[in-house]
Amino acid sequence: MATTTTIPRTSSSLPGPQGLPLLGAKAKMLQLYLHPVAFLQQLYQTYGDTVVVTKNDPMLVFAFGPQHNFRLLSNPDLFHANHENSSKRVPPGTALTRIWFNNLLRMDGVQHKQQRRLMMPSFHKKQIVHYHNDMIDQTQRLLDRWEVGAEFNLLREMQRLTQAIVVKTLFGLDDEEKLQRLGDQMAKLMKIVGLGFLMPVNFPGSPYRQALQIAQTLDTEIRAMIEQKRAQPEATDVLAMLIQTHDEDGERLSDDQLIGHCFALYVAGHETTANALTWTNFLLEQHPHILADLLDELDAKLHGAPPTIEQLRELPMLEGVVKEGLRLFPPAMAGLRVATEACELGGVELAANTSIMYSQFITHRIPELYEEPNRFKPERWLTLERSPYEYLPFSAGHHMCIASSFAMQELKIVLAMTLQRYRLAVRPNAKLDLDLRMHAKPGMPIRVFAQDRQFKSTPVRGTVRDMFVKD
Ligand code: HEM
Repeated sequence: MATTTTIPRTSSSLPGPQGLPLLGAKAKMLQLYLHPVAFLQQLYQTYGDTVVVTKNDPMLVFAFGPQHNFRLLSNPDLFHANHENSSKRVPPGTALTRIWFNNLLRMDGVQHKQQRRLMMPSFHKKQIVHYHNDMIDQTQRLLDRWEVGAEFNLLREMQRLTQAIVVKTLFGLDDEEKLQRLGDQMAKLMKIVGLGFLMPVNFPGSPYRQALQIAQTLDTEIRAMIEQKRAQPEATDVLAMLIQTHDEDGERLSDDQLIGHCFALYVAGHETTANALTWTNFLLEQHPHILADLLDELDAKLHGAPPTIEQLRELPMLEGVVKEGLRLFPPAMAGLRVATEACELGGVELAANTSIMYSQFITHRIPELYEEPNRFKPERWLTLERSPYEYLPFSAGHHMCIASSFAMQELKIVLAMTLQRYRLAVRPNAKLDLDLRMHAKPGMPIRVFAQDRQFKSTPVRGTVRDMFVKD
């Protein structure tokens, strides 16, 4: 691992691709967008653990490795998760603003702390037991739809499933049609909102107008559900829990806050999980002996049935497979923090408002932390222990994923049920790349077989080949 010096460095000796013409920095950011893995690796290998990508207004720095992760993620007053003016471009008072900015990911400081404390009970280990049956039911529905011999994009199927799970556990809806409609509306809003914020012009057909309309519909629907749930004290879904929760002073979440949090849970909760399921299934397909061992464990314990809550704790191989999948293909490959005042990091002087990127992907492949870092070795987790700053698929510190236990439960249930019933084979010679959001590009083409244990790994092409070493 690269080392840091304790003498603050001035701009003439900054470690990074400085000295390029102005466009050079922008070109670098484009590279991050187009070839995220190669770009992060090249920065780390060339410049070490502190890399200055742009040095002027605003400064952008990449900070790699557990020491930097610790400093960035355990000092929430010095390093915020958001730029102060990130919501200023959007006109206030619309349903879109209420839905988009009322959530933990957009908050810092006292407000974040207070809201997070109110949300924590809904994701406590004791509470997520209530979501277990929903996860099983939705998975069963999906697996019943699959036909042996069919070919499809596994990423798309996993997105459908995780969307259904998150909407069902959030709102507890029995009306399947409404569940699907709500999920689709949220997905559509996600798709166009970026363009809408880029050009907030309200004319017929513009992305901004569409985003306003969808946000208004969602606002109305969720507000109506909040009213209904207030009359159902026995409900155990996430929204019902969030409505009931209050702190020691009797402070509760307002309706606007409830709506914002629901939408953020949807956004944060399904793409990440879908990517993790897609890549873990892929890694298992590429490592037949590991898949065989995992199936032995599942068969011995579950005999073809979905896992109970107790059984989920007694499947060490499944736990190792999930953790190792999240290590090699972390659904959030990098995260951002912003310095609230001038400070020093890794020997570099940072100006106030500097953006700093840390990376789960790079940390998870440091050889001093992980022997043979590019190998898929689930068994390492039988004995290996790592600190929250050395293994951080869910990030660490104040903004750490509030639903990490929920996600782990979901990943294990879906994998256990899928693998016992089906064998998934990747299309031979498929070209697989991945983007900054860790999506399999252009998708994960697979063929479904009944689980016949005829495991063999399929040759694939694309940049994914550089992501791991096969035996
Ligand atoms: C494999 C699945 C998941 C991964 C890898 C993941 C990863 C993360 C990461 C890295 C963060 C921190 C972001 C930051 O520091 O800026 C985060 C935050 C968050 N995640 Fe997850 N997540 C997953 C699943 C979920 C699910 C299923 C939900 C909800 C049902 C969820 C809800 C949230 C929320 C609300 C936050 C914001 C926490 C805060 O800012 O205090 N996540 N997640």
